[in-house]
Amino acid sequence: MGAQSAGPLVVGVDSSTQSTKTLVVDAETGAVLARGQAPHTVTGGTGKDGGEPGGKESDPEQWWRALGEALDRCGAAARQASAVSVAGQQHGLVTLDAAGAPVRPALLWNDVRAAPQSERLVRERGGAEVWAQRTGSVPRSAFTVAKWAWLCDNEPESAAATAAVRLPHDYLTQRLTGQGVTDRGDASGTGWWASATGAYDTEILEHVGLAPEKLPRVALPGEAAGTVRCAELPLPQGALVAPGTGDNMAAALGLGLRSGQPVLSLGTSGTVYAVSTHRPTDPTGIVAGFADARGDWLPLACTLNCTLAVDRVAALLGRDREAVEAGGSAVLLPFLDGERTPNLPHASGLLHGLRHDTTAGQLLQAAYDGAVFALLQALDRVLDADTADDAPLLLIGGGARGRAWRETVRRLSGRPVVVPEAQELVALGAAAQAAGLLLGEDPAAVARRWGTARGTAFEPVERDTAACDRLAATLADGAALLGHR
Ligand SMILES: Nc1ncnc2c1ncn2[C@@H]1O[C@H](COP(=O)(O)OP(=O)(O)O)[C@@H](O)[C@H]1O
Ligand SMILES: O=C(CO)[C@@H](O)[C@H](O)COP(=O)(O)O
Repeated sequence: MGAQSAGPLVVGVDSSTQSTKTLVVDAETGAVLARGQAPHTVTGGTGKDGGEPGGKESDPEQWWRALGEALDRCGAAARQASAVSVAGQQHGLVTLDAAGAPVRPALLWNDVRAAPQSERLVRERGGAEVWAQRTGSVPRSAFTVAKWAWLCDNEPESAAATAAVRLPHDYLTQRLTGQGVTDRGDASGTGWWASATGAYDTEILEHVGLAPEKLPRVALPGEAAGTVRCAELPLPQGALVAPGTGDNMAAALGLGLRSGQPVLSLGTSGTVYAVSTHRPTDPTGIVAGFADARGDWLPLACTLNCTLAVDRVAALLGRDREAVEAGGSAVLLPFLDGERTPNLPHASGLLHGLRHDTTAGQLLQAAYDGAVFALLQALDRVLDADTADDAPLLLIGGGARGRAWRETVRRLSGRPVVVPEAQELVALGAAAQAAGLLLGEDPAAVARRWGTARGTAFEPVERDTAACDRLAATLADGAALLGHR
C-alpha cells in the first residue's frame, strides 16, 4: 500500500497519438498519487520522397519506450501497483513478425491513405448497409481492415512477413504480459469484429487474406489479460493486467458514463459519443458503432482535425491559441489532414468569406468554429432518440482546458457544458478498469465512486445559428473543392 493511500494502488495508461500518460491511482478513493508523460513522434509515412500525402505512422517500439519513461516519472508509486491497464489510440495497424518485432511502423487511425481500399471493401462485401449490420460500422480509412488492405496492395512483402496483427493498446499489453489479448471495445474499431455476434468475422478476414490465428483473443469484460511478466518496466512482477481498451472507451469508463450523457472530446482527434444499450448500425458511416469496454455500445463520430489543426492556424497567424475575436463572416473548414466526419479523406483546408476588415483573431475563431461544427453536426446521430435536448455536454481532452474551445462549444451547441476537474480521463478509465479487476467491481461504478465526472458547469448560451448556417452552406457549396486531392 502506498504511503498516503487508503487502498491498493493501480496504474492506468493512455497511449494516445501525441504521448503516453500514466497515472498511479488509489483504487479505493481514486486519488491520483503520481503522474508521468512522455511524447511520441508521428511521421508522414515512408514513401519514396520520405513521406506520402495522408500518411501517419509511429514506431510501436517508441510507444513501449514512452511507457517506460512515463512510468519512471511516476517514481516509486508505480512499483507498488497491484494492477495495471493500458488504453490506447484506436484502429492503428501494428504488424509483428514471428519474433514479435514490428515489421514496419504502425499505420495510425488518422492515416487516410487507405481511403480507396475502404471504398473497395464496402463495394466488394455488400455495401454500406451490410457492413453496418454486421460490424456496426461502415469501415472508413481509419479502420484497421482498410489499413491491412492498403498494406497488402502497397507492401505485399510486409503483409507476407506479418505473423501477428495487433492494435496499439493490445501490443503494449502483450509486451507486459506475453499474452495476445484485446477487448471488445478496441476490437470493434477493426472492421473485422462482428458487433452482431461479438466475435471475429471470419468471412471478412478471409476476404482480406488475414488468418484469425494472427489476431489476439478478445477477453470478456471483467476478465484479466494476464500478469506483469517483464522486468524492463518499473512495475511489480505478477501484478494483474486488465485487458485495456481503446482510448475513447477508456474515457467513457473514466467518466463512469451512463446512457444519455453526451461527451465531446477535444484531443488530436475530436470525438462525440454516448453510451447506449442499443447496438448502433448507421449505414451513412457517420456514426461508428463501437462496443464499449463493458457490455454496452459506444456510438461515436470522430474528426481528424481538432486541436492540432487549430493550433496550426494559430501558429500561421502568429497568435496565442486563446487570442480569438468575435464577429466577421469568415468561414474556415480546417481540414488540414483530410477529414473523416464529414467523409472527405482527400480534403484540404478551405477559407471563405474573407473581407478587408476580417481580423486575424476572427480567422482563428473561424478555425475553432469549423472544427467544433463538424463534431456538433454528428452529435444528434450519436445520441439515442430519448436523450434530453438539454443534457449537458461533458467536455474532455486536452482542448477542454482552453477557454476558446469551451466558449466555441457553448456558442455553437446552445447546450450546457460540464468540464470535469479530472484531466486525464483516458488514463483514469484504464485505472478504473484495473481497479475493477482487482476489487471485482464494475469499472464504471468504480469511476463513479471516485467522482471523476465532477467539474465546473457552464450554463447554456443562445446558439449562434448564423455561424452554423454559414458553416453548413460552405460545406455544401464547397463540396467539389473538398472532394479534391
Ligand atoms: N491549456 C490548453 N488549452 C487549449 N488546448 C490545450 C491546452 N493544453 C493542451 N491543449 C491541446 O490538447 C492537445 C492534446 O490533447 P490530448 O487529449 O492530450 O491529445 P491525445 O490524447 O490525442 O494525444 C494538444 O494538441 C493541445 O492543442
Ligand atoms: O480514431 C479515433 C476514434 O475512432 C480516435 O479518437 C483515436 O482513438 C485517436 O485518439 P486520440 O489520440 O485523439 O485520443
